[in-house]
Amino acid sequence: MRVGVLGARGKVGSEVCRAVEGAEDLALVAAIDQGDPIDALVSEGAQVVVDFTHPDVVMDSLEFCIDHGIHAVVGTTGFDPNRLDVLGGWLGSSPATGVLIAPNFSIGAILMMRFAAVAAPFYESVEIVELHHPDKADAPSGTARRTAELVAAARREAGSPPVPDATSTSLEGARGAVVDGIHIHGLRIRGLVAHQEVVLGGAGETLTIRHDSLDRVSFTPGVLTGVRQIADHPGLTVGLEHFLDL
Ligand SMILES: NC(=O)C1=CN([C@@H]2O[C@H](COP(=O)(O)OP(=O)(O)OC[C@H]3O[C@@H](n4cnc5c(N)ncnc54)[C@H](OP(=O)(O)O)[C@@H]3O)[C@@H](O)[C@H]2O)C=CC1
Ligand SMILES: O=C(O)C1=N[C@H](C(=O)O)C[C@H](O)C1
Repeated sequence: MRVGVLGARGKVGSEVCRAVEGAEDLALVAAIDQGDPIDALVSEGAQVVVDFTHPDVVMDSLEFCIDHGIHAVVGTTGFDPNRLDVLGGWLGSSPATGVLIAPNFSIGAILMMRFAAVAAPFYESVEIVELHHPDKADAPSGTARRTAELVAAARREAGSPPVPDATSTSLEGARGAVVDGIHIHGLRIRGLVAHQEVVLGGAGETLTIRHDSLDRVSFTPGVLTGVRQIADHPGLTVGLEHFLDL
């Protein structure tokens, strides 16, 4: 499989390049970063592209890849329902092409999201705290947004009432951002990589589900799983869990 990487000199992209180069069944044919021509993906015959760039540029890159029938495995964040709709439209004109949008590629984070969704209907309260390095562009994190969506969906399905909150006066931001009725709080701390807690509470007890990515190598096995499977999953997939036996 011939692989191109966008964001190849970035914190995660550089780890992905190392992982692709270390895999016997994969060849790194284009390592592209800011200022490099994206056409190299075509001239070097990339079959799959991995994107770890920036929310501001990822849509243009994906339009190029889909137009050229190159499958994409995307870690870059910033995907709201509107962007996913646009991608779905582009993929409609290139039905054999696959795009995987994965808010988090680490297996621990995927399990954390699943565990949170399982637990959420059993508790009155649930809130999310995401903690990241201060160079991160987006808040809340893509993982936190996705966790909130999954938790909210699980509660809706179970007929759970809205989470309780008597706050009637507050400074703006004091209760965090709200996604699908779930509060998300973001910390940006030098020294951290990527961390999240889902805090649930009911009568006389709390449950905290925490995941820590201590090193960006935590993302690369999931990225390689995506690269190896994306050609068999045409269309749009959101979440690596759909490629795992979960
Ligand atoms: N899904 C997941 O599991 C994970 C997702 N992420 C997400 O991935 C993204 C990147 O994170 P991270 O590696 O920490 O960020 P970095 O800033 O370290 O890396 C991004 C790289 O992309 C480059 N870049 C910017 N624009 C382009 C472009 N048009 N074409 C090619 N390269 C470009 C940047 O160059 P320059 O610095 O010069 O702008 C930089 O080298 C973020 O959205 C982050 O949230 C991160 C970790 C895990
Ligand atoms: O920017 C990061 O670092 C990360 N971004 C992703 C996110 O926004 O969820 C994944 C992980 O949290 C690291």
